[in-house]
Order: sequence, then structure tokens, then C-alpha cells
Amino acid sequence: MAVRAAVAGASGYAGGELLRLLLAHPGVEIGALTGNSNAGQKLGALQPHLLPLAGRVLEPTTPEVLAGHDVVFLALPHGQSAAVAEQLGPDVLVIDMGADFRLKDAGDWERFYGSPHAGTWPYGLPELPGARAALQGSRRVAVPGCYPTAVSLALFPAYAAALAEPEAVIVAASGTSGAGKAAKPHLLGSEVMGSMSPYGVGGLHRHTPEMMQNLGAVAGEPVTVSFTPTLAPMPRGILATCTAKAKPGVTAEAVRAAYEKALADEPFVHLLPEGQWPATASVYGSNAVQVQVAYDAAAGRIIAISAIDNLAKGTAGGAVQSMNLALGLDETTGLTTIGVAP
Ligand SMILES: NC(=O)C1=CN([C@@H]2O[C@H](COP(=O)(O)OP(=O)(O)OC[C@H]3O[C@@H](n4cnc5c(N)ncnc54)[C@H](OP(=O)(O)O)[C@@H]3O)[C@@H](O)[C@H]2O)C=CC1
Ligand SMILES: CC(=O)N[C@@H](CCC(=O)OP(=O)(O)O)C(=O)O
Repeated sequence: MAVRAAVAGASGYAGGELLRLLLAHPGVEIGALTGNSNAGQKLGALQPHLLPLAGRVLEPTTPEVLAGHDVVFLALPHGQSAAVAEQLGPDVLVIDMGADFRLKDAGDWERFYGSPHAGTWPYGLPELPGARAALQGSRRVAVPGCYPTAVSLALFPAYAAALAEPEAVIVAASGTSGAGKAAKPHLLGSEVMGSMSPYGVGGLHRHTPEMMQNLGAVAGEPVTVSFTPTLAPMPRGILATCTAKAKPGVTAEAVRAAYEKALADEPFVHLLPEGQWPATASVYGSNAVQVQVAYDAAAGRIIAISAIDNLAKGTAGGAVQSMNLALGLDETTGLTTIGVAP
């Protein structure tokens, strides 16, 4: 029997991508769809690509509207999920696509998000060691940030095999949909087209502590992360270039073997054949993650590169993958590794 799922934030980018995936999920019936400023509007006016739902009207995001569902997805701005989640019963599967429940350290949360910490839920990145077990049967899931998804999947094999020193340097490019639908001056077409630019430089980006949390847990020691995000003139996609100094005695063969071992059984994370490199175009619209790794012997550094679709594996796809695990379904149900090209 299908589970009934509500989507709060159905007018946004993350909510829209989630609905695209849920429409193709054989085990889900789509229930209430809610918005904020767009409550009362037809979904067809806001998400014209979701034809089967075009006539559905957005309701306000209230506990009454969200009641009576088996699963509630929260695709709301940071800091808005906790108040909604506490109104939902313990038997309801609540999947937060925002940041509210990702961080374990309350000090980190307060420093980067500037509000009181709401708590910590099982983390929806099943590929990390121990994460699948925590998600199975859980009734609360914190979906990772898009950059931490790309970076953690690129680097965790190196830390799991104790090949890298605990200081990573990351430069990642994101498509503009990562910033959400709300209009922002630096995201006007004329500013973004034909240009790439950095932002959040110098340890300021709020995803930095999330990356440190993930990599530190795998390494078994604190891992420092220097993270520089950049904005790229494309609607979707993240390309993360991650490097870390190799521990003494590490060889190219050992690095390759560690990645092959860590990723061998993953349905969505693909270590590319040697000589091929990840590209955002290859994962457009799919839940796949492309990873490649190299050892730069002259610099003594491991270089791991990943490509994801920020809206798919980076948020909505990751949310569906986690839902499947929480409900005891096959982890891949309703998700594809097939992209769109050219
Ligand atoms: N875009 C991305 O690549 C990723 C996004 N996420 C997360 O998903 C969440 C949604 O992001 P995204 O879809 O990009 O953002 P959008 O700005 O595109 O959408 C935000 C959604 O939240 C609703 N909303 C806004 N304010 C409130 C409020 N005060 N109370 C209730 N609902 C509100 C909006 O409704 P309305 O339009 O009706 O005002 C809209 O449906 C965020 O937490 C984001 O961090 C996570 C990973 C990647
Ligand atoms: C290009 C861009 O602006 N990207 C967003 C991150 C994407 C995202 O939404 O991540 P969260 O789930 O943590 O919000 C940013 O850098 O703030």
C-alpha cells in the first residue's frame, strides 16, 4: 500500500524537484502541498513542469494541513522546520530538507545560523559509514546540505582508509538553483551569465561545519576544512574539487584501491574509470554521483572530485533515498542514475 506524503514548501526549487521524483515513485501517494506567500495559488502557475499536479492548490503550512500523512517533507528555509516538526507526531516520518537538524554541535549551529539549536536527527547521507543503520526505521531524517553531500562523498573513502591528513581544501562550483527561488541581486541573469564568482570565502560558508562533522566522524579525529564555494552560470549541478595532503607512504595504488573498496557496492556513487573525470552534465536530473580520485605525487596530495545534481542527490533525491530506507523499501525505489544529455 502506498504511503501518503505531504510536501511543505512545494512552491520552491527543492519542493518542486521532490514532487518530480515522488510522481515517479511507485510507493507514494502525494497528499497536501503547502506554501507560504504562494498559498492559495495553483501549483501549475509555480511549477509548470509538474503537469500531473497543475490543478492542485497550495495550502498554508500549518499543523492541521500537514496532519494525517505518513510522511511529511519540509522544504522550507533554514530555521523554519523545527517549529513545524514539533507539531507532528512521533509516528510520522518527517524529512527535513533544510539545515535545522543536521549539526550535532549547538555552538556550530549558533555561529553559522544565528539562532538557537533545535536538535540533531539521523543524517540522510546513507553512503557514510554507519548512516544506513541509523536511517532504517527512523521517523526523523535531516537531509544534508548540497555541498556537504558532494564533498563528503568525494573525500570519505580517503579518511575511512586513513590515507589523508586531517586538513582538507575544497573549491566547489554550484549552479544557481542552489540559492533557492527567491530573487537575489547577485543572481540576476546579467550578473551570472558568462561569469564565475566566489562567495562565502574565508571559512564563512555555513556548510563548513557540516563537512567537518562528516569527515571528522569518518577519520576518527577532527578534520579542518577550508571551503571556497563559487557560483557557476548553470541552473543545476555541483562540481567539488577536494584535496588533502596524503599521509606518509601513501601510493597512487593505495588511493585507488581505497576508493574502489569504499564505493564498490554503492547504487548511486560511481567511481569513474581511470582517466575519466566527473562532469555536472552527466548527472543532470539523476541521483547519481560521479567520483574520480588522483594522487599528485609531486605535491603529495590526494585529489578527489565529485559531481552531483544539487537538486537531485543534493537534496530531493537524497530525501527520497532516505525515505526509502526509513520505510524499509529498496533504497533505490523511484530514483534513477540516468541523466539527461546533451
Ligand atoms: N536549492 C538547493 O539546491 C537546495 C536546497 N536545500 C534546502 O531546501 C530548503 C528549501 O530551499 P529552496 O527550495 O531552494 O528554496 P526556495 O526559496 O526555492 O523555496 C522556499 C519554500 O519555502 C516556503 N517558505 C518561505 N518562507 C516560509 C516560511 N516562513 N514558512 C513556511 N514556508 C516558507 C516558500 O513558499 P512560498 O514560495 O509560497 O513563499 C517555498 O515553498 C532550504 O532549507 C534549502 O536549504 C537543500 C539542499 C539543496
Ligand atoms: C549557489 C548557492 O547559493 N548555494 C547555497 C547552498 C545550497 C543549499 O541550499 O544548501 P542548504 O540546504 O544548506 O541551504 C548557498 O551557498 O547558500
